[in-house]
This record gives sequence, structure tokens and C-alpha cells, in this order.
Amino acid sequence: MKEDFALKKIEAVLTTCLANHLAFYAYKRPNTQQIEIGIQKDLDLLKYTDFADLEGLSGFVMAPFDSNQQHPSWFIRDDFNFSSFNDDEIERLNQYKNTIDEKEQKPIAAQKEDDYFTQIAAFLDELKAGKLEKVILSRIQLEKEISDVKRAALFLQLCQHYPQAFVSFVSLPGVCSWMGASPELLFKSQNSFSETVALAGTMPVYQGCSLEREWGSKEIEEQAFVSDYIERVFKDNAICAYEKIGPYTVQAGQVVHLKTDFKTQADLSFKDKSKIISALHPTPAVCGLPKIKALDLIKRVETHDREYYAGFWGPIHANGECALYVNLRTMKLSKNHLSLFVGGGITADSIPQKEWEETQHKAQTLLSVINKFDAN
Ligand SMILES: C=C(O[C@H]1C=CC=C(C(=O)O)[C@@H]1O)C(=O)O
Repeated sequence: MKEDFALKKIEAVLTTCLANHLAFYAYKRPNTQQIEIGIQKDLDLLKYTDFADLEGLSGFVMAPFDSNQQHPSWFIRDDFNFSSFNDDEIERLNQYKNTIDEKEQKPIAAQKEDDYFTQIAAFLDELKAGKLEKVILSRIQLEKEISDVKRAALFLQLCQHYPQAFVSFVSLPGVCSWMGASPELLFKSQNSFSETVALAGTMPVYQGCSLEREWGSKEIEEQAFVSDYIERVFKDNAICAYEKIGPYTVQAGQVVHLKTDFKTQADLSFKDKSKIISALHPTPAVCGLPKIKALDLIKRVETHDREYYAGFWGPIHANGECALYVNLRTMKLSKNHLSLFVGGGITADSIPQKEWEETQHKAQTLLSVINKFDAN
């Protein structure tokens, strides 16, 4: 009962922010129930090029897959930082209202199935010719209508459905808005520990079926590429002492993945962390190997701009702590619309039909909640 009351308040705060065009972030970390909200009073949003420049700041970052003029990296201040609210605070929020140019944001079109198969064929040509080891192909699953007023409630539903995910909702009025439930940590630094994970390889979860699976060689190899890459980044950054746990099977909504955890107590300055983050991103879980060749192939073959899909987002603190997650199982919210972005790792052994189905399973993370929500 008390919990319902708190959720209603969170919904009221987010709905007020949306109505007043306030820039905000809301998130729930994996394995917690606590929802954090940060609100910036004005629309003077900070673009950054180097993560190291954010040293000493508290707020939230949202970085694109591949930084460009149209899609820069953003930092959102937390002028109001709410983890519990009272009615006065909601009242106080109403003092701040931004006006924005309400030009209709065109929703991004969903991709045709035929286009996906043409694109995967182009990837397979290069992979089979030995030019690359792995590359991630993504697509846009659907465009769907959703009323702006339902967004806060949808975010809360995602928080409830995915306790193990990093569930996040960001709105930058006049710029963009994204919501997702990510299973993948990019980089976390808390107390004296820094962590990252290698997450890749996917199988669907069927009801009544054990989570422990026999993984195929394609999945084992694609996840090992990510692990090896992380170990190279650690080595390049003089991190020799670290704990490596895995690979083991984890569930993420309607799919399971292979995961390896990497934890270190290395003494890292904010600059060191920043160097590691930019070396990790984009990992071979969302881009490919070798990185530059994969990025180039993605840009040549994919017909959409990934924008903030496969970028990263999360809170940072003035004391240098941060918790950044890869923006996966995610959707872009435009006026009365949402567009889901999904992808998967392609290697020379990939079977196109299986890869297509894998993206459909991944899309269920959000779709299963959206559809239930729509029905009510
Ligand atoms: C690129 C995505 O997932 C990545 C993370 C886990 C497993 C993946 C895979 O099996 O292909 C992907 O590398 C996505 O969800 O859009």
C-alpha cells in the first residue's frame, strides 16, 4: 500500500516534468527497487566530448553509439534530486516550465524484414572473407503509437518487470527521449571497486525450461571476443590484478546470455576511468571486431542512425563514482510514438533466420510490457 503511494508520487513527478518540458532522468539500478530521479531546471543542456571533463559533477550522462553533430553526448544536471518526495516538492516543480518548439518529431520507420536479410548477407560476405571476426547488425522493430501521458506509467511497469535490469527513462525536451531496460553494464566504479562485464550470446527462454543451457560454439565464440577485448583494454590501461568470474548463464527478460564479470580494486583516477570507458565503448557486444572495421561496415550497411541505441547512460557522482550501462533493449520516444531498436552479434557461422528470430526475442523485453500495458 505504502509502495503504491510512492509509485503514484513518482508517476506524478515524471508526468509534471513531461508536461512542463523539464529535462530529467529517472533510473533504477539492477537488484534494487529504489528509483532515482534528477531534474534540470533549465534547458541549458551540457554537451561533452571528453568524459574526463565531467570530473567533479553529479548528474547523468547519455552518450550515443557513435558521437556526431546530430547526436552528441549529454550531461544532465540534477538541480532537483528526488529519491523520495513530498507534495510540496511536486508543487515546487510547477514553478519551472520550459517552452519548446513543439515541431512534430517524425518517428523513425521500422525496418522491412527483406532489408534485414539483405544487410546480414552483406555482413556475412565480409565475415566469411575473413575481413572481420564479428559485427553487430541492428534494426528498428516497430513504430507504435503511445500517448505521451502514459510514459511515466510505462517506465514504472518496466521497473517492476525487470528487477535485474538497469531501467532508465530520459527526456531532453526538444532533443530526444529514450526508455529501456538494459542487461549490460559498461563500467561501474563504486567504493574502491571498478567493474565491467562481457555479455553476449543469446537464447530464448521457454516456459518451464531450465536456464542452464548447452551453448553452441557460435555463442561461446562471440562472447569470448568480448571477454578478450576487455582483458586487452585492462592490459592497455595497466590493470593487471582483476577478478574474472564466468562465463555463466544469466536471464534478461525473455532471453538468456553468457556473461563474464571483471572486477578490479586498481586505484583509478577519474582520468583513468574516462580512458577505460572510451576504450571499452562501443564493446564488441554492440559494435564488433576489429572495432574500426566493424564501425565502418555498420555505417555502410545499416540504413538507420543508431542514435543513442548501443550508446551508454547512467549516473555519475562528484566523488568520481559512476554506473554506466549499455543502452540496449531500448526505445526512442517521439511525439505519441515509440521505436524499438534491437540487434545481435553476427559471425561467419551465423544463420540469418536464427539471427532474425533472436532480434524478435530481444524485442519482447519491451514489447511484452508495452502490449500488456496497452491492453489495460
Ligand atoms: C545488441 C544487443 O545485444 C547484445 C548484448 C547481448 C547479447 C548480444 C547477442 O547475443 O548478440 C548482443 O551482443 C541488443 O540487445 O540489441
